[in-house]
Amino acid sequence: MNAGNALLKIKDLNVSYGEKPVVKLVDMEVGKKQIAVIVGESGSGKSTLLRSIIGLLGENGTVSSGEIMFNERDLRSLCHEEFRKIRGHDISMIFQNPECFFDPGMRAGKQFYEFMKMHQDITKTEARELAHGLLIELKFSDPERVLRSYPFELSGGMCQRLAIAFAMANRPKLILADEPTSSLDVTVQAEIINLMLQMYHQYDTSMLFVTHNMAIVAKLADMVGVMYRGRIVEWGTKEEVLYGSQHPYTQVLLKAVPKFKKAMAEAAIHREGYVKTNFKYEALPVMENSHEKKYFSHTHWSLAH
Ligand SMILES: Nc1ncnc2c1ncn2[C@@H]1O[C@H](COP(=O)(O)OP(=O)(O)OP(=O)(O)O)[C@@H](O)[C@H]1O
Repeated sequence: MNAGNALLKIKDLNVSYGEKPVVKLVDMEVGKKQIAVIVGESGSGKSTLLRSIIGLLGENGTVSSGEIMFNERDLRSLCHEEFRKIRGHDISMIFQNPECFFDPGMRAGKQFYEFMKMHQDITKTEARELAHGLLIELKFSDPERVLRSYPFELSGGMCQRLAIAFAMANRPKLILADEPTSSLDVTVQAEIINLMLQMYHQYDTSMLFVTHNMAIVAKLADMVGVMYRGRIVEWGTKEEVLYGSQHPYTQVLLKAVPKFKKAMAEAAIHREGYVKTNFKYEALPVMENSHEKKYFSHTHWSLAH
């Protein structure tokens, strides 16, 4: 990849919790208008890598060394206030459990207004109109009812769609998504992925996804990183990593995917087809096998058979 085209460029990144190193010497890039997907076993440091980018490591987490360059700015050099301005504006994050993102005691519409106020001078009416438009784009049939609701009155899938609306509201340059579908019912997962892909096409937002779901890799990824014990052991285009993998862990990973080539071919058609024909990715059957369970604690498969 042309270095000049990198939106996010991470170099020699080391992250620890207390004394325990969790992310080790990670190098990676996400280009402009690119979707990068990171896969890897549970506990390999994927979420920690995402959280270190957006400065949400928690009290005992520290970036001990390395560079995190975003739009040619070193995120490590930002003070708390500068980071607050970037978070939710230039970089948004979508979490595994959307419920955690929201204040349970505040209606969705008010939360949206409070969120927008952190980043721009906006009236309640303007925020309401913006939220309404986004919820229509995100296929809510009754946006006003959603905006009047408390988060607990919405289903998991609705909460995640609402979280996507918040994430997209400021037209961020980069979305970080930490297993955004794994807590959702399998019938809703495909819908969420489709909506994220729609947002990507509509707003040219780069995305960095963490997932256990290889169907998501097949469908979304331009670039794939395989993480193993804190290190990115393989990094390249989807085709390079999936068809020309070098690292034994990646090969084990792919052996657990007997129908991967078919899924890849279909996903390519789906991704292209989305733009041309507004193709809808159907809810697909879940396949789980013993290999997969061995290497991933909570893997879901939703491949076309
Ligand atoms: N706040 C924390 N304090 C201490 N250790 C932590 C903390 N968060 C995560 N860890 C540990 O860091 C390691 C990496 O965790 P992380 O959540 O980044 O992995 P992951 O690859 O995202 O896993 P999963 O796929 O299960 O979500 C694990 O050993 C985990 O127990």
